[in-house]
Amino acid sequence: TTCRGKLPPGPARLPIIGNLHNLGSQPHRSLADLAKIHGPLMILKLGQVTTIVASSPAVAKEILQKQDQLLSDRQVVLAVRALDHHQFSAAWLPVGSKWRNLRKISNSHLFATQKLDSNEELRREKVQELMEDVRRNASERPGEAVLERCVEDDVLVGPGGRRPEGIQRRMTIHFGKVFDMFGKVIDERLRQRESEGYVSANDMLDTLLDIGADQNTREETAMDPLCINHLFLDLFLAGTDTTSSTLVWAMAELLRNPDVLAKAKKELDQIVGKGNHLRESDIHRLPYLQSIIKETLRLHPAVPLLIPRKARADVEICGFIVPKDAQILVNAWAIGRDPSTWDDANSFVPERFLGSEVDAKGNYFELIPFGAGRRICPGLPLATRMLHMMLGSFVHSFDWKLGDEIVPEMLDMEEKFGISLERAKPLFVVMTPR
Ligand code: HEM
Repeated sequence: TTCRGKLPPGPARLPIIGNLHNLGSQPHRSLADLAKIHGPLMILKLGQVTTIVASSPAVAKEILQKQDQLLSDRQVVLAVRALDHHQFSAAWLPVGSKWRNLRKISNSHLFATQKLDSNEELRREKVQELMEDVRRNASERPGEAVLERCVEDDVLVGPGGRRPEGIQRRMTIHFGKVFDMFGKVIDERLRQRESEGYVSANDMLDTLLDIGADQNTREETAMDPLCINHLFLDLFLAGTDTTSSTLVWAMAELLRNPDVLAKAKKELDQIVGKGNHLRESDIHRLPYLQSIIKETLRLHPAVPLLIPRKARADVEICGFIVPKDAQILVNAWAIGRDPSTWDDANSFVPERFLGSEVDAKGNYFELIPFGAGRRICPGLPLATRMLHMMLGSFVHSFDWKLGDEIVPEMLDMEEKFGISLERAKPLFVVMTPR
């Protein structure tokens, strides 16, 4: 073609800062807008860093699958380098033996189906503890947040500032600080060990073994302590905010779409049964709950631009050259909202996934919240189980009500771009045991 050998198109640049001024506080949105003008493969200069941005399923597939041999290293940002993280971390190491070893441990010892099945009970216990906590709080300790709010806006406060009847039995959870299950399990285990002295790298590996691996792992992997330390940190960092912010987005969407919430509740009543606890083995019989999680990941991918990659050499993509050492961003957020792929792209419609074969596991490039290819999120199997269990259990165990924004249509859905894509405003939910 005529464009063979050319660099991709992109917006005009300013001296020194290049296109940094184009990004703003919501880079995933700004880049999606730029892609509407310049196309699904564009080039920018972010300060000194040549950056390629992919914004369509076809281009994402080229980068993450077809040409992944040369495009799977990471662009190491300065903050990571300063912490020496790039030498040890599964997320920042280039593709090579160290990285491969860490991935092998994750895939075969921590997140393999059989391993996850074998410690399902541990997670179920944790989810039940969480439900019990909320239930107990609902009856013993009135939610402080809801009371504060009530006093503030004077809606639910009776004459003389007295609390109206019934408020005692409700509980508000400040989901901005949501208790993420994975984090909670690790935290608890480590605290037990800490009380016995200090936490060593081997303690950390033991902790990982407790939650996901079997006893042979240490011998089989023969990891050095520094590596173990980093793997642990990596998983903790990568797994907590992402999972909890996804859960919060799912809850916000259900509160905004009461019909969807009602349908999910009905499905759980039919399949799991009132009064029974949800189990991971139930998930495959809950297609509507699954669709809700997919729809949440489509509209609110926790890592909207994936983790930046770096070109090992010049690579031709769709007739353009991606130059060696360029940073590569894949805009999973833009891809999830692209109207040429999705009908009514900005609406939360889980029904679109019923009877569809599309999953979020890196097989369908129109839905890649976990990335795809060799650097796909290794925590995907754990994250999916936890999301279904937590969301499903909350729906099954409680009736929900918005704590402050009274009408669902008024619920603020503004995003805050950061380590993970979070809600800008915390979500306040009033939970009443069913
Ligand atoms: C909803 C939850 C989660 C989302 C949306 C998510 C998303 C992602 C994404 C987009 C990437 C980059 C993939 C790429 O470059 O193609 C990634 C990498 C990674 N994730 Fe997750 N993640 C989640 C949960 C977890 C959990 C629970 C863990 C571990 C317990 C985890 C561990 C990691 C690690 C270690 C990497 C780096 C992999 C590598 O570079 O080889 N993530 N994740």
